[in-house]
Amino acid sequence: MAAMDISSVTDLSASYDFVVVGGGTSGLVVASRLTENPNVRVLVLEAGSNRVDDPRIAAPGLAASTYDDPEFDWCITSTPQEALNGRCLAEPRGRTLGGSSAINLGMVIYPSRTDIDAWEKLGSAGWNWASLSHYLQKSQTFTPPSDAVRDELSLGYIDPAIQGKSGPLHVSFGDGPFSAFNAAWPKVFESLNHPLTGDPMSGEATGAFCHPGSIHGTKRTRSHAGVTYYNPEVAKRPNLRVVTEALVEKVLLEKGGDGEYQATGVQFVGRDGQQRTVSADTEVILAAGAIKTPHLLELSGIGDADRLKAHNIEPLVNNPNVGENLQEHGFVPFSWEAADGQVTAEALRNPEVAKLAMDAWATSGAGPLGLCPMASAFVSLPEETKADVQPLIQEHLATVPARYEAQYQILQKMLEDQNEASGQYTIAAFQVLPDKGPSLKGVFGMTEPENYMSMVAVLNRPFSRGFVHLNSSDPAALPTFDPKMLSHPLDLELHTRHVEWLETLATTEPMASLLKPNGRRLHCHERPSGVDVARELTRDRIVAHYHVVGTAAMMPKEIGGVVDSRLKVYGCSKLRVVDASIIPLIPRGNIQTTVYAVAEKAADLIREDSRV
Ligand SMILES: Cc1cc2nc3c(=O)[nH]c(=O)nc-3n(C[C@H](O)[C@H](O)[C@H](O)COP(=O)(O)OP(=O)(O)OC[C@H]3O[C@@H](n4cnc5c(N)ncnc54)[C@H](O)[C@@H]3O)c2cc1C
Repeated sequence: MAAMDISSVTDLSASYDFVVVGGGTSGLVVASRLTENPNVRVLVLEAGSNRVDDPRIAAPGLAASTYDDPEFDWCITSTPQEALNGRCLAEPRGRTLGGSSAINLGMVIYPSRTDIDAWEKLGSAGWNWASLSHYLQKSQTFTPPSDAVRDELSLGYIDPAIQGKSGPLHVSFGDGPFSAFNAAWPKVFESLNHPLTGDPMSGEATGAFCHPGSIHGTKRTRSHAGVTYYNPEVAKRPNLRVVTEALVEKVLLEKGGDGEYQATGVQFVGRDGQQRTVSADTEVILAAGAIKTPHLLELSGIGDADRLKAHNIEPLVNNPNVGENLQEHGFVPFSWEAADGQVTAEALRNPEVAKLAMDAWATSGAGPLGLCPMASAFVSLPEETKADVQPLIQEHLATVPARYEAQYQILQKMLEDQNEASGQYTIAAFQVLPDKGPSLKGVFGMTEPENYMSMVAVLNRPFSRGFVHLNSSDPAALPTFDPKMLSHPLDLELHTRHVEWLETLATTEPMASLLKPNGRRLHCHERPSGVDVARELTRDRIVAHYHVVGTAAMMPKEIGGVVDSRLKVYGCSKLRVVDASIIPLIPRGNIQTTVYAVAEKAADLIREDSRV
């Protein structure tokens, strides 16, 4: 069944109270919350189409089939990365109703308290754990696992008191089948003296855990902004209009009586190819994501004046911070051949098995396609590397660029805090092939004939800072995306130490018995040994983790900010940013829960400020 076509631009009003740019994760949260008040009129303009009923979106297990497909993905690739021997990285971004929440891998992971408290330390009063954890809960409804699943996956850690009870986003585990790798995962870390210390949703736990997915508890369909915050009831609201296939080209700015620019509306091109404008009486709200939001600011005349002039765009608000401070996690995957008899996702390469799985999901939500098959762990640097790493920290942080000083001080403290995990490990029962990239069709293409189990190592809080900037004045052209992955020498060293530990995880029981004795390794023919080999593997295999943040950062302007603590753009009134761009420092782990919480808080700030 095709999803409702909401691309028509007929009967649009000339003005709305709020115009939201981007019908993705954050945009739909804000639009939905604002229109709870029937007197507030909101228009959402989304560049992608409405495909919420397409199984590639609705079936959680089919997410990877949307990557590098322009019907779902902006298909952004980085510039060649110097620290990665010139390799480029794919950076998928949802281009569809629901945005990246409609194509993500569905992992539900939480930041640490310290991660969020750091935002307040960087100058944004009120942005701390105490405040944001309320919104983490408000955004979701948690379905507890059955007793059998609780036992199988060691889920005794779940603290029912802190789970979301009535929010739009559904979070659940499902009934399986789960791979033996997932069940083994927490036990491996216990064997290595890294037991889980609490419920990760408390913001304090470290250790390994099987985590839930953003999946409906009984239907086993993807729970994402396009079907939760914009559910059929919300879609019926007469005061909310969502238009898909509408590419916003720029925000319209006018000089007010006080000499300051203000946003008055946007210019966009609808499905019919016609360019139109629409006015925003109260505010324009940017929710186009951490790559397209700074791009739109620049196209609108807000950014580094020289850069804008070079592209024949009149600079209206000079702020060189726009598009800078880009942070992204990278993950380094190792893949081992699975022992005979272990079931991995490669089973789905058999068309008959794939059909059975699809039928099971479509009829009752059963089977592997309705699950989030990953599990994660948060740990600090392995004890034995500490003596080696401490002098590197001193060396590489001895001199720091002034604009990053405040951030780096916080990061250094977190690095030295035993309770703050510097690394994340994640397990996935399928092969990951960075050498077949940058296209994710190659990376996740499962072209090696055997069955594999992969573990990936992530550096939670990188020091490298990249950028995204316009490439031309053509709004349809993609911006230049340069994450400068591993460009800070400390990142390479820290990440390498976490990567070195992957083989330890693979050879620890009960994991070791699930891997084929003398089976193939896709990362290296033989067990890699030594820090030099691990360093080269880190450079050669790292891929983006799809968590771009920081490009319109919420910080004082003097230290790199683009928006203030009310999320208002510096130098321009009636314009706010509510998406992942505002996150000044990337938190640990996967970030969708944080993005939902940021947008929930943003909606409350907007309501307070505009008294609606
Ligand atoms: C492939 C992938 C896998 C991920 N996996 C996970 C995971 O497992 N767990 C997790 O926690 N996080 C995950 N994430 C991260 C998380 O999903 C994102 O960080 C989050 O959804 C970003 O939300 P956002 O509102 O900032 O942007 P988005 O959700 O991307 O929304 C931006 C919207 O704006 C629209 N837009 C952009 N430009 C324009 C324009 N000019 N005009 C009109 N509309 C426009 C876009 O089409 C899009 O719909 C993943 C992300 C991706 C891409």
